[in-house]
Amino acid sequence: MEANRRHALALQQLHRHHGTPDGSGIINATTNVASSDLLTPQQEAVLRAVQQGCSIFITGSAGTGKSFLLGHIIAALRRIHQPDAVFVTASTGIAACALGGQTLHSFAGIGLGRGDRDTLLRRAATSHGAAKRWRRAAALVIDEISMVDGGVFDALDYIARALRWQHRRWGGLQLVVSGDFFQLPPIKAPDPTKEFAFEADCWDSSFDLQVELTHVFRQSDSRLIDLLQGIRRGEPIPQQHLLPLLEPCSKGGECDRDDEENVTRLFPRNDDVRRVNEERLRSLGREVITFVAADTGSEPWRSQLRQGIAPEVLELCVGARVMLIKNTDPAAGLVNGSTGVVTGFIVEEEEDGGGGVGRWRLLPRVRFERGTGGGSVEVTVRREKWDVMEGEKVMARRTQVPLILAWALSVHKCQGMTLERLHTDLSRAFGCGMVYVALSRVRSLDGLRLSGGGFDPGKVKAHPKVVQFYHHHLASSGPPTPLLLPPAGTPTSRWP
Ligand SMILES: Nc1ncnc2c1ncn2[C@@H]1O[C@H](COP(=O)(O)OP(=O)(O)OP(=O)(O)O)[C@@H](O)[C@H]1O
Repeated sequence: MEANRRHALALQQLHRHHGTPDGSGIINATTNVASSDLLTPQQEAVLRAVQQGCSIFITGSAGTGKSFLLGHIIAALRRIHQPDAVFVTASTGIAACALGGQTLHSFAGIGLGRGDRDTLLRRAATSHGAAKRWRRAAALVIDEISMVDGGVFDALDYIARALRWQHRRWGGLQLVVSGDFFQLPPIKAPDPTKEFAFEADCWDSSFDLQVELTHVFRQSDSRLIDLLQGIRRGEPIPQQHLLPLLEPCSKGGECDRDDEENVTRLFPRNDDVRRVNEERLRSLGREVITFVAADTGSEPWRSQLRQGIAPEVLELCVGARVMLIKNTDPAAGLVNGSTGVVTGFIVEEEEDGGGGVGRWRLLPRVRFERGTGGGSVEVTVRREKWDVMEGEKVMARRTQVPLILAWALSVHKCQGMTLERLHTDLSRAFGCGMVYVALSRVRSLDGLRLSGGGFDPGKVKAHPKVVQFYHHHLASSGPPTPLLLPPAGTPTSRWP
């Protein structure tokens, strides 16, 4: 009851701030819109708010349809603004790919996002494409916000104001941000007081409304949903609840080869990901072609190249499952995170960059599945460059074929995915949110296989600041019914 009352109050608040398109002054959460009748009333209300120009933060546990709703929101934003003024981004390449967008860092032109806000502003301002994007943008969508730290979030607001010559929040951009802070945190936040985006100085003022979606779509078994909710909040789980559910997933012999072929392997640590991918490559029994990165520059910058995503040595063969690690052709849907299979190799003369005769190189042909729109496309994957910059100067550069093997993935790469079948070993899980992200990918326990000793409740962790953040917003009692939350900075007395 309490939650429903707050929902109604929040909708009234929304109406007071933004009016309604038909002038009736009524925003009805249950109104049906022909183009979006698959949405729940709560998702529908959020879409309406966006259509009215609100900047919104959408949160909710894994599988509550945040990305699904973003798909509807993006379509709506493209009808409201010029389609090329709506920029769709996510903190990871795979999540960006699923939405047909690009990574937030590549949109913003901030490289790896290291440095203070003026350094990042200079980087964005001197990257011709980025400055143009910032000025052209009318709306910016950011998915998987949990992996963006507060320092970067503040810097982006600063860059938006500076490059768009407008002092208003985000330089007047309409902002739609989505994510669940109980999922993976940023990899390394330089400022411990701004570990999470919600700790950014500009967080409260960035949104008209913050919304929590509460209906879980990905799973239908209520016992599994309850278990995942407990794991999400890092609560101790009684063994009598856990064992009957997860024990069957840990049993059973090795899957046969045909079965394994179609199951994504997930690991917390990259060395396990590498080991499994190498084993799978060798098991194909085909000739392996090695691509060695060409690195230039001096230390200490050169060693930073090794921390980047592009591998120093890339081994491929026909049949290898691969993932693209650069936006090579966004218009054709070939973006960071696209997955495919190597179909062959061709010899091609590569330009030397100065108009002269280049070298002959062997390059892979890959058939990529297309995330949006379906179908597949076969292309030659040419070498790309990764730079370590100091200001505007390139200090070191790696040139490599922009692919990695993708039979096994890290938990970090899979955030945002829905997987029908998953084989994971969480014995080496670390940090907050990792067990939750891995387990919440599957639709049902039938699709889950746990190896490495089964499930260890000791690995379940939620960050106290995140618990606090959600507690602050959901402080009042009452069941988790559909709820629209007021802006974080709104005095609680206005939201009884
Ligand atoms: N209104 C809806 N009707 C039917 N299915 C829905 C609806 N909303 C979401 N779904 C489905 O639920 C599943 C999970 O949705 P989605 O991936 O958008 O969740 P999410 O909240 O983004 O999850 P995560 O936090 O793990 O990224 C998807 O298969 C999606 O198609």
